[in-house]
Order: sequence, then C-alpha cells, then structure tokens
Amino acid sequence: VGKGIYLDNNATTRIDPKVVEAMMPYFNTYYGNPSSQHGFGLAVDRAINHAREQVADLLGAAHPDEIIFTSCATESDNTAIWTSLFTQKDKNEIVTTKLEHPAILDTCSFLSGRGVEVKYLSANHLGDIDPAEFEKLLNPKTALASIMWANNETGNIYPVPEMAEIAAAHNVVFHAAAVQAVGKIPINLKDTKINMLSFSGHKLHAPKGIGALYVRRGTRFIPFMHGGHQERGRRAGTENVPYIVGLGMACELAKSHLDDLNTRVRALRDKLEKGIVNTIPEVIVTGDKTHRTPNTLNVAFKFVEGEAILLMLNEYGIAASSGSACSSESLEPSHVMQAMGIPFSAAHGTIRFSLSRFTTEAEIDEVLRVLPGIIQRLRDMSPYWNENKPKLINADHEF
Ligand SMILES: Cc1ncc(COP(=O)(O)O)c(CNc2co[nH]c2=O)c1O
Repeated sequence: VGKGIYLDNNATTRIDPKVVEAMMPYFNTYYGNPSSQHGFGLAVDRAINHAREQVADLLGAAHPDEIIFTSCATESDNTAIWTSLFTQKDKNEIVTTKLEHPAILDTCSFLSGRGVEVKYLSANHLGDIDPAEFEKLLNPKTALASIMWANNETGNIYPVPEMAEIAAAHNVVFHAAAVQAVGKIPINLKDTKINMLSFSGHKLHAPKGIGALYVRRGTRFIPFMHGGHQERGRRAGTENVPYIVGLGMACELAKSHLDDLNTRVRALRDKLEKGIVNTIPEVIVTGDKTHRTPNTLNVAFKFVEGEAILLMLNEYGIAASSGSACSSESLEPSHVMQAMGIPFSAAHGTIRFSLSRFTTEAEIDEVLRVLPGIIQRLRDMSPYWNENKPKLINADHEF
C-alpha cells in the first residue's frame, strides 16, 4: 500500500518533503497561539503572515491581507457563496456551470430550495463554456457568478479572466473555483477583475485540510465562520499553524516548479496520451485538448467499465481515477461527462490520469506497457464489445 505509480494527483497529492520540513518546528517548538501577545505567540503570528505572503505571491494578489486561510476549498467555496448572498440582500441569483465540483453544485442545490435561483451554463462536446451565454444569464439580481478555472476531471481551462471582466461590467461579484488551476497555470489576480478565488493545499503538495480564499480588497464580506477575531475577523477559529506554514511553502515551491510542470510534465502527459491513442482502438480523449491543464488526461475506453480498468491498474500498482467514481457512489457516468454529451458506452469507461512534478518517464512507460493488455482482456469479456467490434474497428465514425 502506498507504493507504486501514483497518477491521481487531481484527487490529492503527496506532501513535498520540503513542506514537511517547514511544518515540523510548528508542532512542538513554535506551538504558541498566534493571538497570544507573548513571545510564543508572536513568533507564530510572524510565520502565518510569511505564509500569507507566499500564497499571495503565487496568486499574484496585490495584498497579502487578501488571503484568508480556511480548512479546504470546500469551505472557501461555501464562504464565497454565503458572503455574496448575505452582503447583497437585494440579489438572490447565482450563475455557475454544470461542470462544477460538488462543493459548488451541492451548495447551490441546497440554496435553490431556499429562495435562491441558480442558473447553469451548459457545455459543448469538448466541455467548453461560452462567455456570450454567460453574459446573457447576468442581471441586476445576480449576487454571484462562480466559475471553475480548471475542471478536475478533464483538465479543461475556462476563460475565467475574460468572464470576470464581463461580470464586473454588469456589477456582479465573481468567484473563481481554482482548485485545479492554482500551481498548474500562471495566475495574476491583481490584473483581473476576480473578486474571490478558492483553492486547496492538498492539490499542490501541501497537507489535506488546509486551503485559502482570496478576497479582493473592496469586496464586501461577511464571515461564514463566526466566534473569533482570527484572519482579521473574517474566519473565526484558532489557526492551524503548521498547515498554514506548509501551505505557504507549497505555494512557493509550486511557483518555482510552474515551468517544469508546463514543459517536462506536460510532455509526459502527451506521451501517455499518444501512447494510448496509438495502441488501443476505440478510445476518446475527452475535453479540450488545447485549453487544459498540463498534468491531466481523461480517456474514455469504449465498451469497458472504468471501475474494472482501475481495479486491474491497481493490480499493477498504478493509481488513477474514474470520473464515474469521484463524482458519485453509483456507477453513473460523471456529471461532467453527461454535461459534455459523451455517449453512455464511452462515458462509463473514462479514466482520469493526473500527473505531478514527481511523475517520471519510467512510470509513464510502465502504464503504456500494461494498459493495452488490460483493455483487451476486459473487452474480450465484454459481450457489448464482441457484438460491436466488427462495425467499430472498420467504421470511420465520430462518437
Ligand atoms: C474544482 C474542485 N473544487 C473543490 C474540490 C474540493 O476540495 P477539498 O475541499 O480540498 O476536498 C475539488 C477536489 N477534487 C477532487 C477530489 O477528489 N477527486 C477530485 O477531483 C475540486 O477539484
């Protein structure tokens, strides 16, 4: 357990050893409460503010005090939605997309039964959304536009800065759900009209259970968590100091590795993609191949179950994920694949490979060595494949 080839980094990542090293002193040497005015507390408060600067630097925020530490992206997402409604009592509409993570979708559906009207942007077959359609959904009742910067299943990158400009022109508060973008693509918030941005530490080699919410200066804000003066009165609760220090270090490291991720790691992802397409028939690379994060590859293997592929990959010590699993317990295709209109016969067999800076070429070569045999074995057992393969192999067809 815990050994092998890890290609599920969009789900979570290993903590960088340099992050662990930075965190250690704050467990049993510098353990004061940051709010305490004695030496133990002041030293810790300085460490938190240094981490704030490191996070602000990765995000290109104008001011470190625009960063609020939270427990995770889910808390940050909920806070963004909560504050947009409570600070604008005359507005009760939210505009988002059908492609969002459940942290947004489930929160929106919870609210839609309680006086909030939610409007959803649809996606085309590449999983792209249309800024012109977005603009049509905005109106004086729109309290928030919340759009993900990159999709966790396909890696699609959305035109968030452009959409934030449109929202600002309509006096609409804009939130970017950026969990899968931070640390993977360049972000320079001060040059955008983005009001709030959420992300999680455990997607960029910080521990699980720490995240942040960026709130641009001048954006009206009401806390989601009450009962303390921490985070300048914007997020109550004694700070998780070691994890905040770890998040800061992870952001500093992510910035220094951004080029490597967008060159070497992207090339490894492309090698995996080409290898699969060239050796395995009847596959669909889902999503927008020109606008996607450098580490993500989502492939639909027709006529086989994604879960079965994962189980057999796991037999070889290879960890990946299937869209049908990470979005629901059932074997339903993910809401993302459904929103893209991927046919059922393919959507069931999607596998998401998500690389990181720790991924090696030897690992990609090993996946390419074993995967064709896995798919062939599963197809040999599939009545559906055996009924259709003559038509499929010879057909020149679009999915
Ligand atoms: C876009 C997006 N938003 C929010 C979250 C929630 O982050 P958390 O609050 O730190 O848990 C995730 C996690 N995405 C995934 C978690 O597992 N597989 C995934 O794709 C995500 O990808």
